[in-house]
Amino acid sequence: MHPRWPSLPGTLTPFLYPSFYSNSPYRASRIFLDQCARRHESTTAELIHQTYEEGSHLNPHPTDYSRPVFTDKATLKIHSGAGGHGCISFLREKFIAFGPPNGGDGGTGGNVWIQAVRGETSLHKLARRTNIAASRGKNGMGKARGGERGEDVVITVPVGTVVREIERYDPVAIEEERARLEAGKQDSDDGPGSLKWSRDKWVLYPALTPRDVSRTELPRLPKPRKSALSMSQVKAPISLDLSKPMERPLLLAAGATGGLGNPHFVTKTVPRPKFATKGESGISITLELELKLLADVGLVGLPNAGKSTLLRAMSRSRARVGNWAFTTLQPNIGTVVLDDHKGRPQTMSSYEDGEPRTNFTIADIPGLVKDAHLDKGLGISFLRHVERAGVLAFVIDLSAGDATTALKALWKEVGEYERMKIQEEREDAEMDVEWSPFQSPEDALANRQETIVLSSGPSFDRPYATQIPSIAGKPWFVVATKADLPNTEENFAKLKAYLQDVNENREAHPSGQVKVWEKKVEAIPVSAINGHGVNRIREWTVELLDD
Ligand SMILES: Nc1nc2c(ncn2[C@@H]2O[C@H](COP(=O)(O)OP(=O)(O)OP(=O)(O)O)[C@@H](O)[C@H]2O)c(=O)[nH]1
Ligand SMILES: [Mg+2]
Repeated sequence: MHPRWPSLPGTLTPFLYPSFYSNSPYRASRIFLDQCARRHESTTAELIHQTYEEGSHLNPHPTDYSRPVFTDKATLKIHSGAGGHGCISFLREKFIAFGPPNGGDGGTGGNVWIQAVRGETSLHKLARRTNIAASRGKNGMGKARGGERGEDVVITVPVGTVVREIERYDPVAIEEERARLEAGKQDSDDGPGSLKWSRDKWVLYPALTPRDVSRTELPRLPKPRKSALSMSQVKAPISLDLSKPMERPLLLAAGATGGLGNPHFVTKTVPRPKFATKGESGISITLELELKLLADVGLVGLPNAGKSTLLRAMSRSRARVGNWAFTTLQPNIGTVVLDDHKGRPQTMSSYEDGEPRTNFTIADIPGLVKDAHLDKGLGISFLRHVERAGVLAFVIDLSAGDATTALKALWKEVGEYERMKIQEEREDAEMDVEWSPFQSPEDALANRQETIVLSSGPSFDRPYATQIPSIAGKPWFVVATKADLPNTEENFAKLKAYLQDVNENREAHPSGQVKVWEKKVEAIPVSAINGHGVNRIREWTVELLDD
């Protein structure tokens, strides 16, 4: 196996263009790497133009890759468990030949829950399953023993999954609706007992003869019941945006209640009822899951810029690398491990909730082409992934023309996409409209605009509603790759100068937007194919993620 960071001497050093190297603007979080870097500094100058090994982990043959298992969409049908049937049974003891009824109630069916967890990175496991069903409650038994509850199912999804409901079949809700309508028609021919003949809802005593069956007077069917848990079910239609890891799962479909045992139907005239009710049927919901947040870092770049090679250099990924555009057609996710695989951290880092970060993920996505926001190339499907990555790394090939122009072109596509997306979401989402009319005639005369504030997104009622993301507000930096190639230094110098201007507000932000991330933007020169400079990306990313 190839080492994660190839052990060429000097690989841990900032060496490519040492004069451009600047120190971190934030706190210094590196411990171990810096020391190594210093140790190797003296040997670096000669190693700048290291030739790379053919067929190595970083310069593989195009046929040497693993097929990505990543899936970002899945359609699922979930079924909550049906209730168990009620039991028909009678007490029988010595000297009590015809005892009172003692059939137990049926058990409640299993529930279906959903939980977003850290550690999952793809929906591929769910995409293989079309149906997910919780188990049925057990039937009630004699001696007044209730049936056992059905087993629950928890669907675990990666953080960043969006869940939408497509279709729902809820028999109890349909039954309730029907009962409500029938109650309206008071003078109907059937009278109040109309429901009593729905024989399929009853369990009859097995020893009854067909004659007995036809003679049995069934009482009015009890009202359909919902399990107590159904109160905490997510409101229909389901629309969730699970953008944070959840401590507890969320209830999607509560199990149906069990049937009633025969003691429930004892009356003066029928002291020994030979019938019980069946359990309710469970709910079936068809859901569409879509994973938007792929990774902590999204690699944004033109085709053939060297994104997949960079991913290979930073993780153990085996993404396909080839010297042509659109080598990558599906996203690849790589995990960058931040400890030495023995639990000892190499870089101190933690999530917002204080939990130590042991790794972060990078998404290598297909190359971006002009007019991608109009769905050209792999267009929208690509941009959807950019939308939610925590940090954006713009990968720019220093050997392919002016780096500043390439950076601006990338930002333009991303910015256009965002504008389009916000427009669409505005139209779709349920809006809260806040309108403040003119306060005084002077206001009206001065023709000051009346303010209308539109907001969608999470509210108290819908805490998991979709949020409108802002791409320009994300932390970003530039990875200037292929720095090992000759005559790239000048290109890098120009890029660096441009970013300096952006940092000092002499140039507009390349996205063309106003509300942008305002911290210092760094350009990091790397030679991914040699593994040079990639540690710097790692440190920089961790700082941005922690910030
Ligand atoms: N000299 C040099 N070549 C590189 C470097 N990084 C990548 N390459 C080469 O550039 C070519 C494209 O690399 P990929 O990693 O496949 O590029 P990509 O951005 O993933 O391309 P698409 O998936 O097609 O968008 C390959 O032939 C790599 O060997 C580098 O740092 N230096
Ligand atoms: Mg690629």
